[in-house]
Order: sequence, then structure tokens, then C-alpha cells
Amino acid sequence: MNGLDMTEQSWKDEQNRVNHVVEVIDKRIKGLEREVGSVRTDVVEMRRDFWDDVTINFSEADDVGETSTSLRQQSEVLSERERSHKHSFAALSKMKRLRQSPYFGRIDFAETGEPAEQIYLGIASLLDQDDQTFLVYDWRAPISNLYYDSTPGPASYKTPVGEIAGEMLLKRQFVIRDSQIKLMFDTGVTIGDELLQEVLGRSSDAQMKSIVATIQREQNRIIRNERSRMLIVQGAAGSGKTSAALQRVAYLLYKYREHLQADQVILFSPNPMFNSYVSTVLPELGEENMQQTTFQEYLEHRIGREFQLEDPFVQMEYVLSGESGQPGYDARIEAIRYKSSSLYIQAMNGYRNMLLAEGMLFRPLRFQGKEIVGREEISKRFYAYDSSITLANRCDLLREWLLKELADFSKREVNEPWVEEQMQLLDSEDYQIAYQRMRRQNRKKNRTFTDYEDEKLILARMVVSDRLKPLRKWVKALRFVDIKGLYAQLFANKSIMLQASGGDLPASWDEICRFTLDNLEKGELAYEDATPYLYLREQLLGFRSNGNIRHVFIDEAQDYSPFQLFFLKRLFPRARMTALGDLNQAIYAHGSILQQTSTLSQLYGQEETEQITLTQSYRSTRQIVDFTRQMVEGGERIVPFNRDGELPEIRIAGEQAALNAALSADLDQLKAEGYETIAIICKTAEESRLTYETLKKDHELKLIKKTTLSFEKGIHVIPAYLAKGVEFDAVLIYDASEERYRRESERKLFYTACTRAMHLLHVYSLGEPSPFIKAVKPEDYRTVELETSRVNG
Ligand SMILES: Nc1ncnc2c1ncn2[C@@H]1O[C@H](COP(=O)(O)OP(=O)(O)OP(=O)(O)O)[C@@H](O)[C@H]1O
Repeated sequence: MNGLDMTEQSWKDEQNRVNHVVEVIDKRIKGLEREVGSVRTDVVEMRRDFWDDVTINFSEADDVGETSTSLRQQSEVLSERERSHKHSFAALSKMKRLRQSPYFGRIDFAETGEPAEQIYLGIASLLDQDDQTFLVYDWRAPISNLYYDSTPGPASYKTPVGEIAGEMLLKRQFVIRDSQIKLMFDTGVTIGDELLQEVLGRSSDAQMKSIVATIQREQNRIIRNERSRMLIVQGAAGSGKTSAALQRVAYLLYKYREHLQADQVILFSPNPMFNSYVSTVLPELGEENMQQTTFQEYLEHRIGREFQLEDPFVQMEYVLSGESGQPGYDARIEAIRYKSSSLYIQAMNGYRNMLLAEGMLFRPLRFQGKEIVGREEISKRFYAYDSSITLANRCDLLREWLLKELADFSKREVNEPWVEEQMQLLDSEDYQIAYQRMRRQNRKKNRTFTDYEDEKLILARMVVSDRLKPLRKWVKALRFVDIKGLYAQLFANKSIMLQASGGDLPASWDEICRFTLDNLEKGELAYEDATPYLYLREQLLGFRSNGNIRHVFIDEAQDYSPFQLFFLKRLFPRARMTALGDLNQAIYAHGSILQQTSTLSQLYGQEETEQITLTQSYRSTRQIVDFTRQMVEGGERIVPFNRDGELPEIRIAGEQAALNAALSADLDQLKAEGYETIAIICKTAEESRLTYETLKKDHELKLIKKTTLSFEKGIHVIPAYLAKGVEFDAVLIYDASEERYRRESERKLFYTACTRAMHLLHVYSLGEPSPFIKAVKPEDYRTVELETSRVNG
């Protein structure tokens, strides 16, 4: 039996209660199944009859009105039925989930002066037959907070009507499967190490799981935090940041169910594969998924048509594959840092202020070689507007003016010879359209006659108007503002940049200018330029914002630059933000927003910002955490969860073939031992591809690329930067030699790779291992020299 003071009787009592609750659930399921069945048939029938029940007669004006009323009524009935179908269906699937495991916790709580009540916690609430008492409380209910936040003894919890104080007499945990209690124990301060041991010791899955049964106190603070506009979570690798974020979404959706819909919450993920990895957690908790995207996806959406955009992974490959001293390399690194810094935001703001007075660039309005409005004329008009009007509003005024100019031009153009020529080419269908238009115009003007001249004019206008359509669209989309030119100007004209930035420029500015202009010329935009470019564009054309979103979650927040976060804040003006990250996993060359906490708290102001630190790491065994934490700054503060495994192994090979052979044998053995999800983590995409090619003849492998959308069990070959956020039963680092991981910038990448391992870590090295490994105390890993002869034998 589990638990020290558990009597056989209490085990029996609890099992009886489980049986009773399951009975109630079964009854509820039966009822709901009938309901869903009948509503479904109703909906299907009605869909089939939808068009039979309404009279369709559009021939007479009165009938049109009648028909549409009839249609509306029908569709209202239909959508009401569909709503109730959806509702019953959701209730049914909730019951089915409860059926699998009705609850996971119990607290006995005596409100001051009242007898103790038994509170059972599960993923959803359940009332008894007469709807009088809760058989199960939702884990997100106010009273459930006691379970996560308090220990037996005096305790209190907050409700909408005030704080309720009393005493907690018992805190008990269960694992219930198939109506049977499998584990049960009483706990004190932390929510059962035993249960966590059990959960964390399992093998990894292709998809993340919910952690509601074992949420830890610190994580609970994140999940239920409602005080601040901006919540920053700095947490060690594997400390449950992503988990906390997802349960927080579920909590918010529950608490604000009257006002908050799942599509008002958005999660920014590190890559598309991660989206699929986390996509089952909310449905498992009975909630709809929030919106998910990546920052790159957003950039593509906004400026992907204007430029060939570089993605962060291409930038990463460049940084990892190049070397200091190579032509252009150091300047590019400097550019990446500068262009993502708050200094650059300031320079951009300085530039905007300059443009208020002078320097705007426009494209002329041209049609078939003729200039309708020249760039100087546009600029003159722009600066004739009152100087207090913002750039964006002035561009709007320009648009109206240019559309009018275009309309005037269009009237003049009808007499041009090309129009006559075009009219000859019109076919009968065009004539038909012109005739209809003419009739409409006549009706409007109350005219009953037409003459040949009228008809000709209408046709001519039609021809001109059709030809001008793209140009009108161009004006409407404000394409006459030369954003690309304006961005390029910053790099083409040093005096402008000096003035905009206040003179604070990176050392290799001239070289940075050269390659930035080169890129722009080719229609390409480097990753580090994309957000600033979009920012400039928005300053000029107006900020697009999304007022619907109420909560923005940014996972792997350390990979965002101050510029990007600043941008997201503007994009979602009505949202609260939760940024979760780990500075030790900041793998990009640009500055990390988490490094500059002052910048970060400026975003919403100190008052509105709260920071929570998670130091306990749950993912990996104690041995793996002990090994990895010695590689990074502040690692001594990371606390491993007490779960034992093998010491990490460093396997040194003298030559490539020996390394591959040993790796291949290792895979065979791990599979035989039952490891289901294994990753061979490489440094770059190229190294991954080569490894995949070498090993694929003997193993079933999956090569993970940046475009990979989903994640399954099996053996993955994956570049380290794509393994962010995910985890594997066993991790094999392909080549952690001094040659591959040596630079300071590679330290965090290497740390990220190693911390993906849950149960086992084998680090291969071709020759001398990385200095990051050598910094680890020798007793915290084992070294194995691989024999070269293995290749031949
Ligand atoms: N309270 C908990 N109960 C059970 N499992 C937990 C708990 N907290 C975290 N875990 C598990 O630990 C692992 C790591 O969690 P998660 O991926 O959320 O961490 P993270 O901080 O986002 O990690 P990283 O920054 O390394 O990507 C997951 O398998 C998760 O299920």
C-alpha cells in the first residue's frame, strides 16, 4: 500500500466512493448520449429539409422579403439546435474524460465554525443526481486553490465574495484508472513526490500532457496570476514553463468563461512543430485550443509579399556555420545585435521625428508611361499638411487626394486614342455590361432616353476604369509611400542615420550598410531587419492592432529581441502578456529581452510587471540536471527533482566511422530497452541531414526540418535549435567535440540540446570533447573511449 498512515478501511471507503461517482458518471453519459443522438438527428434532418421548408421566390419584390424572413427564422432554429448539440456534445466528452479518472485529489477543509467538508478535485466539476452537492470540484474552482497552495493546518482561499478562512485537515492524492484506485497517499508541504516520481518516470510522449494533478506551488502562482498586465517567468530548462502556460490558459478560460473565448488567447511558439506538440493539452482539459502562431508566421503574413524574408533558422544556420574573421561574419553578428536592440528602436523613432519635417519618399503615380502625379508634387502636398498631423494620418489624406486626382485623370483619359482602339476589341458580353450600367444610370437620373454618344462614353469610361483598377488599388494600399526607399535611406545616407540615432552606431556600420542595401536591392530582407522594417512601415501607414486578443503568451521568450516584444505589445493593445523563457537557452545572436529586465519592465511599467522564477527542474533525472547545470551561469541555483537515472555518458571516438557505428549500436540497444522517443541532436541542419543519410539504412529515422509540422514517437534526427521546447526519453548528441561547441555563443545551444533528455543522455564526440563538458566535475559523468576497431569488426 502506498502512503504511510493509510488504513485498509480508508482505502475501502475511497474505493466505494469512486464506484459511486463512476455510477453517476455512467448514468450521465447515457442521458447525454441519448440527447446528443436526438439533437444530432434533428440537426441532420433539418439540414436536409432546410430548403424544402422555405419558399423561394425571388421574382416579385414582396416575395423576396418574405423569403428572406422565412430563411432567417429557419436558420435561427437550426443554429439554436446546433448550439445545443455542441453543448451536449461538450458535456458528453467531459463526462467521458471524467470516467477515465474522476478525480486526483481530496482536501478536507473546515471553514471556521463549520464542520469539515470533503472536496474532491478533478479536471471538471460533477454534481450529484439532484444537483445539490459537488461530487467533484473543477481544479480551477476557488476552493481548489487550497490543494495547490496550502498545507494541512490553518488555511484560506479567496472567492469572489471574499476570503474564506478555516483549517485544512487532510490532503490526499489519487491515481485512478478504470474505476480503480491505483495509488493513494496523504501529503504535506509539496504535492506528493511519490506521484511526481510516478508521472515523471514515464516515457515521453509525442504530445505534451496536462499536469493538473501535480501542479507545484510556484507553478500555481503562474497559473492563477491575475495581478499584473505583464507576467515574466524565468525558469530553468524543464521547470514547467510551457506546462504552466497551458494550464494558465485553461484556468483563464474557466474563470472568465462568460467573457473570454479561446480565440481571444494567442500563443507564440518557437516553431511549427511545437504547435502540434502542445496542441492536445487544452482539449485534454476540456477546453478549446487557443490560437497558435510563430513570430515568423506573422512577419510572413505582413511583409511576405514585399520581400523574400529570411527566417530565424536560416539566420541561425549562418551564425553557427560561419567563423569570426570570415568576410562579413563579424559585421553581420554586430548587425543582428544592433538591429534587435532598443538603441535601434530609438533610432527608428528618431527617424520618424525627422520625417515629420522632411525627407519622406514617394513613388509617382504613373499610367502607361504618363506621370499623373509626380513624387515631388506628392511630397509637397504631404509637407503642406499641418505639421501636428501624424505621418500615418497625412498618408491617409494623401490617399484621398490621389484617388481624386486619379478620378479626374480617368475622365480626361476617355478621349485618348488607345481607348477607342480598345473599344473596338470589346465583345458582346462587354456591351451587355455597358448597357446594363447605362440603364442603371438613366434610372438614377430619371432619364428615359439614351443616345449613341452616351453609350460610347459609358463604354469608354468602362475601358479606362478597368485599366486603372490596379492603380486605384495601388493607391488605396498606400503603395505610393516608398517604405523600402525610406528604410534603405537609413543605410544609404549616413548623416540621416547619425541624426536619427543620436550618433550611437555600431563600429562596422559601413559594412552593415553595404550588405543591408545589397539585400534590399535583391528584394530580400534579413531576419534582423524584418521587425524594424515592419515597425517603420506601421509608423508611416498606421499601426495595425488586434483588439480582440486578451491574452498573449510568449513561449521561449528569451529568443525575442526587445524590438519584437515592443512590437507585440503594440499589436495587441488590450491584451495581458505572459512571457516565459530561460536566459540559459537564449540561442540567437541577438540580444535577449530577458537579459534586459529593465527594458522588459518598461514595456508595461514596473507597477504592471511581475516576475516569477522557477528553479526546480522536472524533466530530467537528477544525474542529467547535475551534469547540464554546471555548464551555465547561475546553474547552481537549478534544483533537480529527485529522480534517479544513469550518469550521462561522454563517448569519444577517434574517427567518424567509429562514431557512427557506436551510435548505430546504441540506437539498437536503446530500442531493445524500450526507449520510445529518441533524438539524435545535431548542431546544424546540414549535420542532421548527413547523419540521417548515414544511419537511415539501418534504422527507421525521422529527419526533422524547420518545416516539419508534427512530432511522433520514434527516432528523430534534429538540429538543436529545432528541439527547443520538446523532450525525448533519450538524447544522443551527435558530435559535441571541441570543434563543434567551443564558442561562447554555442554554450547555450549545447545546454539546450542536453536538457531535452528525460531519462538518458549520451554525448558523442569526435576527438576532444567541448570545453563545456570539461567544465563539469568528472564524477558527474562517465567517459567511454570508443574503439576504432569496432568499425571493422
Ligand atoms: N508539476 C508538474 N507535474 C508533472 N510534470 C511536470 C510538472 N511540471 C513540469 N512537468 C513535466 O516536466 C517536463 C518539462 O516541462 P515543460 O516542457 O513545461 O518545461 P519548460 O520549462 O517549458 O522547459 P524548457 O524551457 O526546457 O523547454 C514536461 O514533461 C512536464 O510534463
